[in-house]
Amino acid sequence: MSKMSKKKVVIGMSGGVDSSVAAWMLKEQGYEVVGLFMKNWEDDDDSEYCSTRQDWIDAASVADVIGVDIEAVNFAAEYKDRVFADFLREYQAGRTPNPDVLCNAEIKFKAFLDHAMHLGADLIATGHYARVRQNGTQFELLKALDHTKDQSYFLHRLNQAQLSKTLFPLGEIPKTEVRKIAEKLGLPNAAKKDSTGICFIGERPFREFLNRYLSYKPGPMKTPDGKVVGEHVGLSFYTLGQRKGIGVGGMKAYKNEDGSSDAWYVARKDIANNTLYIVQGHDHPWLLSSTLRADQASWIAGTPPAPRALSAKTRYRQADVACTVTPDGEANFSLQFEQAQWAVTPGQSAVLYDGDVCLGGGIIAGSDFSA
Ligand SMILES: Nc1ncnc2c1ncn2[C@@H]1O[C@H](COP(=O)(O)OP(=O)(O)OP(=O)(O)O)[C@@H](O)[C@H]1O
Repeated sequence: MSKMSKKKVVIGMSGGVDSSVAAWMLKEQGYEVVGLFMKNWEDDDDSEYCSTRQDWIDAASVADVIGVDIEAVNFAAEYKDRVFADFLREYQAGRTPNPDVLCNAEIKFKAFLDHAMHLGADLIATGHYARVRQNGTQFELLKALDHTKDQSYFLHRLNQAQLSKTLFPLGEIPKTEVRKIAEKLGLPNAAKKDSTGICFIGERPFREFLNRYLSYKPGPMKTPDGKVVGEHVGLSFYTLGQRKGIGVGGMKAYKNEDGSSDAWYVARKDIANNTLYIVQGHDHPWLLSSTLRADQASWIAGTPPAPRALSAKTRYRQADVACTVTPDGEANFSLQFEQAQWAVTPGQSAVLYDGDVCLGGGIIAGSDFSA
């Protein structure tokens, strides 16, 4: 690329290894690179759990080492309005949302994209593991080549306008290689741990955090035969498939022949009757669904796929499973699985794939037990 035609890319630099190496790669490829660090959460009295300050220091020192400009921007108000408010509404309604999905659609690829365009960017970039491919006039979202790190699940709500402006420099290289590059370059964060979990919760105790924001109403905890076996503290505080923290430790459990007993799992929330159902045994039929319904669908191509055999993930870090999709208008669809799926959880995303191509997805509204 000649100096005259250098394209300007604004890359989200989080202070983590991935976006640091991605920024370096773009510079190597001849782009004019500017880093942008976002602050999406105002520190509260729990600053012990908040790594924002350190992350900014890391991002700024990496920018210095690789020789790119960096600036910071505060999207805490946008995050609270567009992501956190929805997160609380979903929990209050008894579902288990995935705020990282909404954060991508509303903050990283909307507020951030708008801001980058104001800075004169031609393109934006992040350190996500995914790929964008142009196919005629269409932009496709593909899984990363390193399937073990693929993050397309979280990016499935991106649209054509967003994808047409986006670069994912790490889409074709394995994570192990990214760490090696960081070490070779002597980046100050080369050994930094990967971030885990929901960004604004970080390492803090989850139930305590939710407690501050949600009203909750205790109610009965029952087994499928309708027997009351305890009391739950509020439906919002449980998720389907949850095993720990149900509080039935002392309860008489059905014993196996060898005297052992199977663990208890949260299997169903009856919102109307404020009742939590728990079952014994990982493979209890109440934990298995052969169909699901999803709403708030978002399609990468802009329109729903024709009814057909595809594959899907109903949670991140799950192998793709064979299914048939049946769209119902633009915003709803149902999936029929070839094999029943475990703990299909309302609020999580159901994301559809045709091989490596991510077609989009929706929010799981409900599922049907296989038995
Ligand atoms: N605070 C932030 N400021 C700017 N960009 C961010 C920020 N947080 C995340 N991003 C961008 O979103 C990408 C994916 O975020 P995620 O939280 O999944 O990071 P990650 O896989 O741990 O990557 P990294 O090692 O870069 O933190 C990052 O690589 C980065 O480009």
